[in-house]
Amino acid sequence: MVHSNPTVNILEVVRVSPPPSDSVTLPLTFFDLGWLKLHPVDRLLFYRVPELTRSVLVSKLKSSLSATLLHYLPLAGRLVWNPKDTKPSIVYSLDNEDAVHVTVAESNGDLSRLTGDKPRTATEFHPLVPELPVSDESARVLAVQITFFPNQGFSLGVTAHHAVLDGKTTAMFLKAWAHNCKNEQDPLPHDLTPFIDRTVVKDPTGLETKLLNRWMSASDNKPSLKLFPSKDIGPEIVRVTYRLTRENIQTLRERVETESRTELRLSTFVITYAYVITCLVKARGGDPTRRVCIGFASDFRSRLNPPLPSTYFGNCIVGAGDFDAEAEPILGGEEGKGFISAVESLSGWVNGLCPENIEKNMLSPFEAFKRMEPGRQMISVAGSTRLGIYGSDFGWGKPVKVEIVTIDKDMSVSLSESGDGSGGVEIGLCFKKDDVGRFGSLFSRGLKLK
Ligand SMILES: CC(C)(COP(=O)(O)OP(=O)(O)OC[C@H]1O[C@@H](n2cnc3c(N)ncnc32)[C@H](O)[C@@H]1OP(=O)(O)O)[C@@H](O)C(=O)NCCC(=O)NCCSC(=O)CC(=O)O
Repeated sequence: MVHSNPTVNILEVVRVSPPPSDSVTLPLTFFDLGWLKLHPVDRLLFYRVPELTRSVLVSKLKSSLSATLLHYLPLAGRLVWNPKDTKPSIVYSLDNEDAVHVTVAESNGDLSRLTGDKPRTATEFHPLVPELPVSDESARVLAVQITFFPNQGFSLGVTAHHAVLDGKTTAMFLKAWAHNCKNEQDPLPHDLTPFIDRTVVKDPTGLETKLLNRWMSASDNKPSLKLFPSKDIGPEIVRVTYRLTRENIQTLRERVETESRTELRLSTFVITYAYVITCLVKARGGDPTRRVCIGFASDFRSRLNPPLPSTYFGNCIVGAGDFDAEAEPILGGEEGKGFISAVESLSGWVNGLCPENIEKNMLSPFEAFKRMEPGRQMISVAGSTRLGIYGSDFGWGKPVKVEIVTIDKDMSVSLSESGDGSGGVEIGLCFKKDDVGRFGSLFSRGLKLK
């Protein structure tokens, strides 16, 4: 089935609320505040279930969502920043009729093509994810879209406010929802039950106030939840999936072990991200003295002292990397050496993650983004190689494909463990159509080097 102009028809927007429960107010922590004005993260999970009917799909997803929200009450609420309050809070209240807005839609698009790896027009994915309304004083926390593809399956679009959910919290929520949909009466397992308590996050240096001051000065000293404006995505931008198999990763790892004299952290994440960085920097080419901004988020739940529970609800991520990395060591020298250099940098950044650097890492973007020249190459990561999103089985099998739609807004790299459980990694990238070939040939050539 091929449609040249697939359409997505919105059939209804329904409000799904948890069973009646007490109100919840959760103040944001400094971990959340770091992401206050960044765009939400839009994820799409595609499922192939040709025999499924729309009514069964929608009714099962709605009832299991309601049951799951009982454990994840803040997700049914709103982020609120009253001008009289020093900081925003997440508020869920029965009186406000808070609920998750669920858009139900139908598409005549071709699920196989959308879930393929080849270049697909980035804007084709936008009608499959819902928007989150945001004003100065209030923002929705989570929105969901169920899009039915008749005789093919469905997609689940999830838009998550970044000041409320990090990758770990979103993954945990999706797996909890899937568990409730698949197993109906079974209690939620401990590892999917969120730990909702903000008192465990300590702020000995007043980082929260420092972040609030910076956000206030970015909005004329008025409290505002408005997000940074997002870039418009034109029809020339395409989305492509690349893959590294477990064997590819092992070959790359062995190459580093042979060529580098230093003890390095050669995890799947370091090898994969270093490889992608190398191909991106080489594909861009240009002046070797240029600087590149390279970043990634790290989960601090287990890095704090004492650690937070692995099920802690909210953000517990901190950015790391280098705003001013030199392109030269990656671009220059013998073929293959650029990759070794990227591994050395990344390995150092990951090994250097520690609680003492949280404040520096969270405050430095404010100054760095002011001083960087326009057009600097920016490389960052969305998702990660261990979130296990492919484990979200709602009773109709695992997703056939997962995409992070919002990588087209900031040209970040989405990473995920491969859906087939084989130990490989899926890499999502968005490019101008004309740049796909250059990146693709660097990506495949680097894997053949001896
Ligand atoms: C900083 C890191 C990326 C660095 O990754 P590394 O892989 O080097 O480090 P690591 O400690 O996770 O794992 C290193 C090695 O330890 C072992 N190891 C660690 N954890 C394991 C586990 N749970 N099960 C099995 N093995 C494990 C593995 O051998 C692994 O190598 P091997 O891998 O070879 O087996 C990571 O520590 C981290 O914080 N990941 C989470 C990042 C995150 O939450 N991102 C989402 C940001 S929010 C976002 O972007 C928005 C959104 O997603 O919604």
